[in-house]
Amino acid sequence: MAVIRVDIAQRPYEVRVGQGLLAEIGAECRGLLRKRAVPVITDTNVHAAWGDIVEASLRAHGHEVHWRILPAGEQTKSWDELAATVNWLLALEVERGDHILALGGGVIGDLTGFCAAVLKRGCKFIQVPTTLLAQVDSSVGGKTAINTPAGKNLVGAFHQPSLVLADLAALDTLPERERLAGYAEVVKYGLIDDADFFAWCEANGAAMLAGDGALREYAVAHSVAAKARIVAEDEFETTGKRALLNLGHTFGHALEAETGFSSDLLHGEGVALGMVLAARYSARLGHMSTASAERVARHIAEVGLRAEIAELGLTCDGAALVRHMLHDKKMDAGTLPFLLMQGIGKTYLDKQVDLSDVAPFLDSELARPIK
Ligand SMILES: NC(=O)c1ccc[n+]([C@@H]2O[C@H](COP(=O)([O-])OP(=O)(O)OC[C@H]3O[C@@H](n4cnc5c(N)ncnc54)[C@H](O)[C@@H]3O)[C@@H](O)[C@H]2O)c1
Ligand SMILES: O=C(O)C(=O)C[C@@H](O)[C@H](O)[C@H](O)COP(=O)(O)O
Ligand SMILES: [Zn+2]
Repeated sequence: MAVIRVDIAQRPYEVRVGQGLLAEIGAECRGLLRKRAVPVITDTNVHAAWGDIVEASLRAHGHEVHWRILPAGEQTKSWDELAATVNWLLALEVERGDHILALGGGVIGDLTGFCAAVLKRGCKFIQVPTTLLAQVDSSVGGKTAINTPAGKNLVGAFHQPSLVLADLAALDTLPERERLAGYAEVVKYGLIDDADFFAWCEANGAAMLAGDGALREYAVAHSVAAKARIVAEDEFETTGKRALLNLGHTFGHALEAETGFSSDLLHGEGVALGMVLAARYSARLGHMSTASAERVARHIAEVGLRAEIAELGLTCDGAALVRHMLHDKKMDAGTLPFLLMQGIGKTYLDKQVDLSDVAPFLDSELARPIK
């Protein structure tokens, strides 16, 4: 098992990455669960695949489980589910010192974390991520949120978990499309500041996705360590350091909004496309070579992710995508700082981007022939 510490000032915590943690969840949570009854929030798919195993382990350690099983999918990160889930937790008389378990992907983690942040002005929670995306990214760092009709993650809070338990065995039941979507956030760490890791992804990404256990553990632990380092430096995204984790997200969130947060485009798929766009836009501005930008696109495509926005079949133009971007949380006094690249592993926050130049760039990408 790999153990990575997230060294934030107030309350450092561990991310444990290993095989079989779900079957041992009762033991892994020892000392944190104060009451016999434990609220576990999950979704229908995760409950079907892992509910019995989790419940058996918690029971073996003297706990009964109160399940809240939500619909699977992005639509669950909503005001309605937030309100209903908070009311459910209140009815269970959850106290500030109690832990809620978030068993699932980023949707369950983001929603549960936000419930924990607002319940009685903050109670505790444990992230038990079951998707690749949640293991390498969303379960770590304390960003919690719901979506609103105006856009992605627009209502939320920074609220750190007490513990993260990432069971690599959970990835065995994850559909291939979801594994691929999560892989986009793995590649992101290479592109941000670790060219060697990007090269590792090129060499090993396909085998890791196909199920090689040692490669999986390396990819997850390396990604978590990268995220933990950045979060420890800039927990609340105030210095610009944490914003690096948003590489590909300004484009990606706009594409998610344009596709109605539907299953037509998963978050990770949007990030993959967004990183290709960020690379190509960096090349267009002359900050990065076209060869390097196309190296990014090639790797995204060769693992099986879409690398061309033309593949989405959108009917909108670039200006419509830019309008979504105006809701980006990085907006500052009317300007939108952009994550751009000076090369692979050299991402930086550019405050000089002229949004009126982004729309025609996107128009040309929307019209780019699909190979
Ligand atoms: N808080 C953060 O820092 C952060 C970071 C990245 C992404 N996110 C958010 O995370 C969300 C995406 O998360 P996601 O990709 O995990 O999606 P998700 O939570 O929707 O899970 C993907 C799908 O896989 C199913 N599933 C999950 N685990 C499974 C398993 N082990 N076996 C079988 N099926 C399983 C789910 O039911 C769902 O259908 C987005 O809302 C995104 O905004 C947040
Ligand atoms: O942890 C972060 O910081 C991230 O930006 C990670 C992203 O992968 C994640 O999708 C995050 O939720 C996006 O943040 P947002 O602030 O743009 O909503
Ligand atoms: Zn993301």
